[in-house]
Parts: sequence; structure tokens; C-alpha cells
Amino acid sequence: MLDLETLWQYIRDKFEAEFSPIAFTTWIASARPLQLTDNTLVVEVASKLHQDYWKQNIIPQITSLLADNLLTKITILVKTVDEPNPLAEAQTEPKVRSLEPKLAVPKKSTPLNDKYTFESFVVGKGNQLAHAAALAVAEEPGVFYNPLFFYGGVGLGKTHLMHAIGHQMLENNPNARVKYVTSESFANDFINSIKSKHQEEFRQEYRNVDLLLVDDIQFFSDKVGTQEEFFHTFNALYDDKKQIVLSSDRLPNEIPKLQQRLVSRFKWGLSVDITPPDLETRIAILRNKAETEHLKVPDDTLSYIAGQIDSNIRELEGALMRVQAYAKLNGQPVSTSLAAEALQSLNGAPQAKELSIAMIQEKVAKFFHVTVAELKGKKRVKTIVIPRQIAMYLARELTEASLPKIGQEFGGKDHTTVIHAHEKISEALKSDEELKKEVAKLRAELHS
Ligand SMILES: Nc1ncnc2c1ncn2[C@@H]1O[C@H](COP(=O)(O)OP(=O)(O)OP(=O)(O)O)[C@@H](O)[C@H]1O
Repeated sequence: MLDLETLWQYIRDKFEAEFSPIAFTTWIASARPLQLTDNTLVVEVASKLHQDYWKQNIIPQITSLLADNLLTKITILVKTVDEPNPLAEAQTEPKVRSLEPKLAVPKKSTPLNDKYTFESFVVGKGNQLAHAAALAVAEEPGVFYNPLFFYGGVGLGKTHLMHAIGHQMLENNPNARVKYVTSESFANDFINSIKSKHQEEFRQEYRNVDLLLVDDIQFFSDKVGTQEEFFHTFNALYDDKKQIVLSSDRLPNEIPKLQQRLVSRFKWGLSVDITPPDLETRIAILRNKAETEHLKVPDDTLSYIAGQIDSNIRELEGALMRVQAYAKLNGQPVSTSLAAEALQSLNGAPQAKELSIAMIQEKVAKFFHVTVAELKGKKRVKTIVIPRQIAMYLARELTEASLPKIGQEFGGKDHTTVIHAHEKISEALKSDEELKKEVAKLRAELHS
């Protein structure tokens, strides 16, 4: 149930308190957590010496510390930078699905993550189109959108959707050949194939597939040889009507130094963006996550966490797991106040004064006896319009959020609506004593 980041932070905190600063820096701070799977933690250390020290001194301490506090037995494997990840090696084979069985070039493709399916993907406004396109491609590969190109900010579900396409296609056709790689793995495989003179095998591996998923292709920028090879891979697959799915943090024409002919090919199919989820979607994602992880989290706590992190789903999920770990360590049930504490202490920065739009909406709704949904809705009756404008005004005044972001959080309204609301309330505040009192009261409540 713990995630790697939380566990590592916990270990670091404990040892920082216990070790001398130099010992802490030498043994703990210099180590790197690599993976946490099925209660086995893999840690990478700088040298054989570090490894020996870890085995003799640190591992026993951590194991007993964690067993006492988390009531879970964590096995720790420690590798040097030069050794392969023991867990990755042990696990790669059975999890790789439907890849060419016998290849002269060692397989390096990342297997599909079992958790990234359509079933576990929450659809909201920001990803609706991407989700639909993904499903269409999975059902009818090579027919509708080829290539399908996802673009959008970090941690918004691009990788998740790509894996989901792979899973779905395999479910429909267990013999389908599905290959998922990051652009970096593609580049590494290509370079290694040249070094080891296995270029033909490389081509076989990448061109004999029914679905090729290449993630984060912004990292192709600057890699001239790799782009050249990918161009040929692309053409071979495309001509064969095989499905290609690509992702990037930006549009093809915005990727620096990406060859024009690739840019134009990437535009042949469909490019869909994924934008940050609104509050409802964030809550739904958290609820989903809590359910799959069998966590008991009250609704208001889910809303609170969703209000804290609004642009990166990976961080959103991390926050939930942090809260859970914190509750466990303290032997308390998860509640909103505990969540506030957990996120504050683990982030190391006080967050009490950082207001979110969601918090403002909740406060204003309560104050004026309307619902948050009404604030976000379109009803033009005065009893709702005024609170809505006040909430927008406060969001503008009290948060760092941009105008479009505020508009988005108010049911996807245009940024000009936010400007209008802000102007209207600012103007009214000059003469309307009643409104002045109300806004002052709200401000005070929000800061208490
Ligand atoms: N709509 C969603 N429903 C459920 N989980 C989601 C959704 N979107 C993203 N996630 C989860 O958020 C995390 C980050 O998503 P993912 O890795 O797919 O993002 P990404 O856009 O590929 O990010 P990056 O740009 O860093 O590669 C994953 O754990 C994923 O399962």
C-alpha cells in the first residue's frame, strides 16, 4: 500500500534524526530508491563498500524499524550502480505480454503495467476525448486514427491510456503483438543494435508488431540518428496499416529539432490533448484509487486532498498514499485534519495558508446557503450569481491560479467571465457596505 516515495521519505526522516549528519549523508542521502514491488524495496548505492555497509548495518535497522511501525515486513535488496536491478530482472519475463518470443536482441521493452487499464481510468472533461480516441484505436487498430498522438502536461494519464490501449487490444486479440516503449528505450535499443551489429533484429522487433506505443517522444529532439530510424519504423508500420500511438508533453511541431517529415507524419492521424482534471474528476480519481487500494477515506477528506493538488495526478495519488501512510504510522483513522497534517509535515512546508479554489467555493457556498454545484453551474438567478461572482473574486484575490484555471474550476467558464466577476465585485465593494462586510467575513474565515 505504501508507495516508493513515501516509504523512502519515511526511512530518510528516521535516519536523519538518528544518524550523525555525515553518516546520514554518506549512507542514506547518497542512496537511491529504485523500486518497491510486493513489499520488496530495491535501493541503489554508490559502490560495493556502500553495499556491504548497507547489508551489515542499515538493512537490519530499516527492516526492524518498518516492521515495528508499519506492521509490514519489507525486504530490502541493495544493488550497486553497476549491477542490474534484481527485481526488474526477476519480474520482466512473466509480465511481458505478447512480445516476439525469440529475439537475438535482448528484450528491453517496458511491459504493460497491469494497473493501467481502461477500467481504472476515470474519465473527466480534460481527458474525455483522449479516452474515446484511445478506445477507438484499441477496438479498431490501424483504422481510425493513425498515428494517435497524445499530448499534455506531466502526470495527466498519457502513459496510462497507452497501456490501456495495449491491454484492450490484447484482450480482443490475445495474439496481437503489442510493443510499448519510451522514446529513450527506443533510442537505446537502436544504438545498442548498431553497436552489437544486430540492426536487422532491431528492425524485426519494431516492425513486426500490430501496435507500437512510443511514450514521451519529446526526447527524440536532438537525436538525429534515432529520428531517422524511427522515420523508417513509422513508415513500415503505417504502410502495413499497423497502429502507432505516440505521446509527448507538447504538440509535434513544438518539439525542438524534430525533423519536419516526422512532424508532418505525426499529424496524419489525430492529436488529442489531455488537460488537468477539474475538482470532481480529481475526487473521482482519488475515490477510485482508495477503493482499489482498499483504503477507507471519508468523502470530505478526498475533497480536501483533491483541493490541495490540482495539476498532476501522479502527485494527487502520492498525496493520498502519504495520508494513508501517515495515518498508519500514527495509528489513527484517516480524517481531513489528519490529511492536512500529513501533507504539511511530509511536504516540509506549511500549507495552511495556501488556499485552493475548491476551499473558497466550499466556504462561499456554505456562507450563502447555495451548493458548490450551483456556484459552478449556469443558473442566472441573483441568489446564485452574486455568490458565484464573489467566489470568483476571492479565487482571483487569494490564490495564484490563472484566469483560465479559475474559469475551468467554475464549471469550465471562459476567463472573461472571471474578469467580469472580479471587476463587478471590486466595483461594488466601493459602495456596498453589506457586501464589504460579507467579503471581509469570508476572507477572515478562509484565513482562520
Ligand atoms: N484519468 C485517470 N484515472 C485514473 N488514474 C489516472 C488518470 N490519469 C492519470 N492517472 C494516474 O496518474 C498517474 C500518472 O499518469 P501517467 O503516468 O499516465 O501520466 P503521463 O501523462 O504519462 O505523465 P508523464 O508526462 O510524466 O509521462 C498514474 O498512476 C495513472 O494511473
